[in-house]
Amino acid sequence: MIELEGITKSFGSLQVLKGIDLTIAKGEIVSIVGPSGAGKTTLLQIMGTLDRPDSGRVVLNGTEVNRLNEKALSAFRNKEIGFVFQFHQLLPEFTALENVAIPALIRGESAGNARRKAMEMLELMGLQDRASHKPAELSGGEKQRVAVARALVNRPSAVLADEPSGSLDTQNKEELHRLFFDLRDRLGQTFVIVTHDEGLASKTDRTIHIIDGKIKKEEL
Ligand SMILES: Nc1ncnc2c1ncn2[C@@H]1O[C@H](COP(=O)(O)OP(=O)(O)OP(=O)(O)O)[C@@H](O)[C@H]1O
Repeated sequence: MIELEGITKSFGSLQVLKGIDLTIAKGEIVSIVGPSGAGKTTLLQIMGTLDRPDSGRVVLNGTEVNRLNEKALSAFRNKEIGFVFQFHQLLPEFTALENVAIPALIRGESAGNARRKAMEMLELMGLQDRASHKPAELSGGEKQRVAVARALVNRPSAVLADEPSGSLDTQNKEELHRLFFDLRDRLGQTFVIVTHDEGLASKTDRTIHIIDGKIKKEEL
């Protein structure tokens, strides 16, 4: 599903990633942890094709992404990868339903189909009653669940989440974490989650520790 081979990345003279090899299977929930500045976000952005490595290979769902040109890459990204960020990044002037429908519209779905799929996703999140609300009229937890619905609307191969519960209180945080596992059980959805939350990391199938630009080897 996700294969990274020999990924390196520097910003100026700072080498952030020093050779990352990682394979993630379909339906796996993997957490990425490590100290601040370790390169977790950089790794997630490279995995999600938002940034390019200096060297190494990224293969997503059988496609070697380095080979795609910019146009093909953005279509590929819109279809194959869903993103959830710490701050929901919903568009304030659009309703919850419209926000969720946007990736489907970008993909070329008709307006009717995009709305229908968006509504299905909102129902899956238990948010059907909030479909016509704008982000300012939603609670923090609801906004983050709308962001998850938006990430899922094109049924991507993987959802990549960067500190998804970092701005939520304990109750909303736990609800969001439960939702990830529920979506994996119901849809077979793959998740890669960068987190500082030890509770979440301990529940995931696998925890990847990034230390000094490399994956820390698990003690046997
Ligand atoms: N676009 C950029 N230009 C220059 N330096 C960058 C850039 N992006 C990240 N960095 C640097 O690379 C290092 C790794 O950043 P990254 O955001 O990947 O860390 P992180 O492990 O996600 O940290 P945190 O837990 O604090 O979010 C940091 O030292 C950061 O300042």
